[in-house]
Amino acid sequence: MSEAVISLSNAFIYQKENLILSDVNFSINKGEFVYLIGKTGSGKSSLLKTLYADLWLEKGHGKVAGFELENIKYKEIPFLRRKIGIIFQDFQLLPDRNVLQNLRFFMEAMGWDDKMKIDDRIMEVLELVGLPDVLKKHPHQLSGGEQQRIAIARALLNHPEILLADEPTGNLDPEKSIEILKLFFKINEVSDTAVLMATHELGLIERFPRRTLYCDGGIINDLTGNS
Ligand SMILES: Nc1ncnc2c1ncn2[C@@H]1O[C@H](COP(=O)(O)OP(=O)(O)OP(=O)(O)O)[C@@H](O)[C@H]1O
Repeated sequence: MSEAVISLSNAFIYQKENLILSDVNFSINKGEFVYLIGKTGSGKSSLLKTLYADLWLEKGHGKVAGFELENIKYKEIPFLRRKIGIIFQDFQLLPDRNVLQNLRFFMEAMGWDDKMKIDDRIMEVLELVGLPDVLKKHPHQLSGGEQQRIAIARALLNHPEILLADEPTGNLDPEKSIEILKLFFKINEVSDTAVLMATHELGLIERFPRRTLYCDGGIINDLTGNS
């Protein structure tokens, strides 16, 4: 039986008092890959923020990695985030630390305290993203595509059930965008991590079709008909 790692039912998503998305209903199963598309300002980021509890779910029901969004307590939010890897357009690496320090810092913040396990896991994720040799480099010494691979490696450190990616290829040229998308497909396959990826790049979706959610006019439609 398929197991939902994200489900929203009758959910209403607000930015302050402004209603952004109405009556949202969909679920995403363990190991699924799903695109989230829609014009600028249509609510893609607001939806993702709701899923990682950066926006409060004001109305309706939501469940992510076992946490009920409408009932989540403030002190539980870090535990929800440990089950989700979040990736942004602008990488968000710490500029004054090298790759190893960036990844160690993140793991320590997540509560890992065994130095050997930390470094073993760092090497595993760097292998997975194809960059095992950049430990000593600072972000500014890496290309945009490489920085995004490090950000993806960071998102994977804690063995997340779900990756949420908000325009992860938005700062990359078309060739690098395809490489990053293929990396998401690989992660999705090898680790059975569900991926929800917001993107503007319809060309990518045409070339690599997958289930697609479409934000438009304040609602979300599942273009593939699964919900
Ligand atoms: N912090 C905020 N406070 C108030 N309104 C906001 C805030 N962030 C976004 N909005 C509004 O919410 C709506 C949806 O924005 P959102 O960023 O979710 O769209 P998006 O589809 O992700 O857009 P883009 O593709 O440009 O990132 C927009 O009208 C935006 O102006």
